[in-house]
Amino acid sequence: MKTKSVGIVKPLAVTLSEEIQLESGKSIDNVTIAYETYGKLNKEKNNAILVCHALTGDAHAAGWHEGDSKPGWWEIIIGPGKALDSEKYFIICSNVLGGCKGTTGPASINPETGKEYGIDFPVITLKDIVNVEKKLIDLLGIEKLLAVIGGSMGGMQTLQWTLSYPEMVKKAIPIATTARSSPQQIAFNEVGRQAIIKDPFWQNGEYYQTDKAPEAGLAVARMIAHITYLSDESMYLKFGRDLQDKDEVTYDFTTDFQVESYLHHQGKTFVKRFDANSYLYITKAIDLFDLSENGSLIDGFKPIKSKIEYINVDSDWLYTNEQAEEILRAMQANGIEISYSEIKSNYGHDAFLLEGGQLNYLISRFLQDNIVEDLMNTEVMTITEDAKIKKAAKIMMDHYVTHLPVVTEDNKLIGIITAWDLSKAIAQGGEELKDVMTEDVKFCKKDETIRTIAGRMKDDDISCLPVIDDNDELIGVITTDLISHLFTNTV
Ligand SMILES: CC(=O)SCCNC(=O)CCNC(=O)[C@H](O)C(C)(C)COP(=O)(O)OP(=O)(O)OC[C@H]1O[C@@H](n2cnc3c(N)ncnc32)[C@H](O)[C@@H]1OP(=O)(O)O
Ligand SMILES: N[C@@H](CCO)C(=O)O
Repeated sequence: MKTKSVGIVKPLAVTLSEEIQLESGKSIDNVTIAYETYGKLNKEKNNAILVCHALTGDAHAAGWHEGDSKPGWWEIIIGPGKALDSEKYFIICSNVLGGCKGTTGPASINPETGKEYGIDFPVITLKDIVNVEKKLIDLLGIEKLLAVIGGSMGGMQTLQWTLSYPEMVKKAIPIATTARSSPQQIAFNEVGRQAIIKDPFWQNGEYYQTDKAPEAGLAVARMIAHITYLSDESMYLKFGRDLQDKDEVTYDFTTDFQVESYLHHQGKTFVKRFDANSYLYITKAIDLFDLSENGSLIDGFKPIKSKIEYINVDSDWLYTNEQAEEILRAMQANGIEISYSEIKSNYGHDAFLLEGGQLNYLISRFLQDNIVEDLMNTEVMTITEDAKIKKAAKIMMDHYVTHLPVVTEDNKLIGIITAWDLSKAIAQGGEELKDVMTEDVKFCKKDETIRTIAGRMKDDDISCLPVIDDNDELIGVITTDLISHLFTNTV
């Protein structure tokens, strides 16, 4: 299928009528949320996907604003025919609390003073950011999100969603992220903050009414951060040790190397689009991010109910493979259904903004991954263990089934009988069902993915799995026939 863009999109905004209570104990009133949506919310309201942006992103994730020269920041995966297919899903992206792209932040007017908040803006956390996003989702009339997805700080919000609102998130896709900021990550952010704070134009955050802003400090903050978003290899490939606009070094402090010029460019363009105070607040929120419970991620992850596709980038040295593995282990220890994929890229951390092919493949595979409940047959013929083999054979013939789950009077699964068991029994002259039924019956749960159970069925060489609920009661069956229909219908 040819992929397209969502086209021209309109920025939207809503102002909350209620005060937001923050993790710090403070509160904030009159919060405006800037957001965009792509696609349509369906009648059942079960196709909504929330996209969470990274540190310096915004609500404009896809499509074009009138007069734009560049599309939204995740155009590579959002749009008709892409992983976040706007013809199937209703996609929402909002600017974070504390941001500077339409949602209330330090540059907004403090209703109490009539002046910009500056550093009177309260310190916020990722939990606060997610609570504000939840208000938007409520206002849109959505009770359950099909998925939450995001890279970097967007991945932190994604993980926070699965903990703050476990019942509301069916699937979660955290990418190139962490469950708690490491000392090294905090250290890089602190260098950036100090560059801003030490800029004489910062003036304790009160620069909005002056004609100067701490641009030099913010540019240095971006330069140091940007280094962490790339890999050493990508820097070699982009610049090597090539000189910028000169044939030989000049033994002074003008720009010698291309990489220096590139970083200056990144710093210079960044200050045109970002507010220094927002940078302080959002990096602080990232530093405070820690989903562990008394240091244990296993304890911290206990409330999670979502299915997770965790995507890591092999060359990301900011959010490392070790952190990803720690998350994976802690989720597995909690029995959370998690699949783990690694993007192969030399881009480094920012690969989550660039590797369209791999992202589209991994995300669409996960979103389309049906669960047993989507496919199982709930009108199941069953038999009790005191029945005779003849009765089982008659049920199988009349209803064209080859497997009969054996249940107790109160519908608890205790075995299974197959057409093969019956032929054996008849050949051996047996009459009692309990003599031939399989008691060590394999089963599955309704929220397991088809991918997982198909693997188990192949390994165990079985073609029918009874589906049971948490009380061991039979609620359906899933068969290889039903699964193969899935593939013939989607190809
Ligand atoms: C996540 C979100 O939510 S949105 C926020 C994400 N967006 C950003 O972070 C924007 C800034 N970041 C970037 O540009 C990131 O590197 C990416 C990942 C988005 C883009 O990566 P790439 O496509 O590989 O671009 P690259 O890093 O090579 O930068 C290209 C820019 O550097 C400039 N450049 C390249 N070499 C040099 C040089 N020697 N001297 C000066 N400038 C240079 C290019 O002219 C280009 O400028 P432009 O962006 O103003 O057009
Ligand atoms: N380059 C992205 C990723 C940061 O993690 C940004 O600036 O938001």
